[in-house]
Amino acid sequence: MRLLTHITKTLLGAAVNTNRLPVLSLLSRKMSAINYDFTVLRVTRPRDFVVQVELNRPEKRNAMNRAVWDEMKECFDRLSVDKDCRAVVLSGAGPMFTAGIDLSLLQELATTIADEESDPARRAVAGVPVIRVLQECVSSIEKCSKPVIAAMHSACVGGGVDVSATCDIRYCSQDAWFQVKETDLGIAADIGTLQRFPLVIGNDSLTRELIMTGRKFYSDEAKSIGYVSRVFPDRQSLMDGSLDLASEIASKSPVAMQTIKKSLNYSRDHTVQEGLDHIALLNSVMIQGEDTGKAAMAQMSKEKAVFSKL
Ligand SMILES: CC/C=C\C=C\CC(=O)SCCNC(=O)CCNC(=O)[C@H](O)C(C)(C)COP(=O)(O)OP(=O)(O)OC[C@H]1O[C@@H](n2cnc3c(N)ncnc32)[C@H](O)[C@@H]1OP(=O)(O)O
Repeated sequence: MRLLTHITKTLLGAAVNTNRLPVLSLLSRKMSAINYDFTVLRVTRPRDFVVQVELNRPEKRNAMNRAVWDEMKECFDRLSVDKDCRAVVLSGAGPMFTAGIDLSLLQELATTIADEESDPARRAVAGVPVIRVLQECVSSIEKCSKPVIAAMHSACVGGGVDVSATCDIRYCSQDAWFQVKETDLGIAADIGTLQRFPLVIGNDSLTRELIMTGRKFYSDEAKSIGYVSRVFPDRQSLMDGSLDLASEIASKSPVAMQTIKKSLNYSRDHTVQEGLDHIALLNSVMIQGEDTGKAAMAQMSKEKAVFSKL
């Protein structure tokens, strides 16, 4: 435990600890009190119930340094319990979505692990939680109860693929390209790409080809293999389309939406029967809520249902 605390503090830093809220107080506060005042993420509310999270280190091509990782986890943990958020759009400020992990952080992590102990076995044991901390940052997107749409323009490199593969829906602009760059840096991707990318594209041979070669693939191929579901002509139409999609999702019952995300993720990782058992249990509770009646009434009267905050 001491080691983990040490690693979290020293490797991921205390960049956002000034606005960190204890988890319980976060849950009990009015959600307008949730603080999204970060240093390398820009968080805005462009539409009703829609939150846009922008990676915001444009001068460094949104390379993910320790502050980005740390703030990403904080941000998605907070969005998960934010009653004023029903859908999230994740994008990059400046010339591209992201250039992946900040190479100086990568070097720092490798050196820290190597310096930790003199014995290789002890160094290896010390290395595991370092990688786990970064895995948790990426997984915070999957664990966030709200659907997350990745809106990607230009480059999506290395860690960007780990992050986007974790999102619920991926859109990109025509100029987008993707690269599992870790391969060229002499490492196996270790924070999600190897686990999630094959599930997203459903093609084992192509997964291995793209990851084992580190070959760039462009928007049209990304669409044809199912990595993204839509390609837009330019960045502006990408952002408009992504926000429109987020608005549509946000207009639906938040009870239904959070249950859908939970069930899809659970079912992806379990057998069909386990997935069916899981949703039967969830819906035996959720179907008792007010949203089902409201939605049915709205369908019949051809009016728009307005759902209360969840
Ligand atoms: C435990 C391990 C966990 C996670 C591991 C993740 C692995 C990865 O993410 S691997 C991928 C790492 N990324 C890269 O190798 C990309 C390196 N960058 C580039 O190839 C290019 O910069 C580019 C993305 C193609 C963009 O090119 P361009 O538009 O021409 O910009 P530049 O002039 O090259 O860069 C501008 C500015 O940004 C800095 N920068 C770019 N990428 C990174 C990066 N990954 N890390 C740190 N800094 C980066 C670059 O140094 C320039 O900075 P200046 O101060 O202006 O020199």
